[in-house]
Amino acid sequence: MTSPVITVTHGVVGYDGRPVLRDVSLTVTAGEVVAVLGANGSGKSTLIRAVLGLVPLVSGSVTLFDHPLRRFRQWHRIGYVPQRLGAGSGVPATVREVVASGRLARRGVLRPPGRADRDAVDAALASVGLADRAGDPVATLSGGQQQRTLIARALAGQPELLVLDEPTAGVDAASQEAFAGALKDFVAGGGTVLLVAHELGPLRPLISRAVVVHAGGIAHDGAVPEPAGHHADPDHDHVHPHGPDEPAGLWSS
Ligand SMILES: Nc1ncnc2c1ncn2[C@@H]1O[C@H](COP(=O)(O)OP(=O)(O)OP(=O)(O)O)[C@@H](O)[C@H]1O
Repeated sequence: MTSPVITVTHGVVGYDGRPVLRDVSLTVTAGEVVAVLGANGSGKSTLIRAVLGLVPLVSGSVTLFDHPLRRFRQWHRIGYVPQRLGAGSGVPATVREVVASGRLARRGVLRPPGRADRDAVDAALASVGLADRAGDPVATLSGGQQQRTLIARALAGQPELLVLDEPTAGVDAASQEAFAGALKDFVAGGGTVLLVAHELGPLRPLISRAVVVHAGGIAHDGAVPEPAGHHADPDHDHVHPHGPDEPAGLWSS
């Protein structure tokens, strides 16, 4: 279980000529569950977007499953849940339809869904605890349930790597627990996870490594830091209240 899934080597990433990540190197190997932590605006989302080729590197390199990013074509091996999509709000799709769209990269748009597609969608819905809501319009679900729908959509593609940007931010406790259960199953099946999180909550026991982004680099790469101060409060509901000037400790967010 040591094959590299993600390798970032001396990555430099910025927007409009302003560097956000100045020199980042990171390796994620098969079976790891790596949490990316750091203050607001430190560049956590930028890091995972660069890993997926959604923002270009100014310099340095990224490889995915041992392929240089620019030559990587096996996107069905990766499931991505971006930050706060507001899944389906205003879209009259059902939960099942949104989750089924996660199969498209695997089956192609032109081939009708088959048994394997339906089974994968059913399994993904069950794993996030939404089987009973499959026929409901996503717009009628709570924010946490909509987030779970997006996670099920990523799982339905049966990826080897899941990349998640703040999957539990502002999500109700039941949805957090459901998500932790789904992630546990995914990891037990050999999956690899890279996720951005402010609060690990019920995910904490699943995290094998924490990477803290600070001042354009990686300030810590290793054990999950202990939550500090009010972050240790299990009821602490963190939805980005801090300004960018707050001093960054290992767990500041
Ligand atoms: N598309 C963009 N264009 C220009 N600047 C951007 C863009 N996306 C992010 N930034 C800036 O880059 C910096 C890092 O943003 P990023 O979203 O990666 O941080 P983050 O650590 O994920 O923050 P948060 O915890 O608030 O989600 C911030 O200063 C942000 O304003």
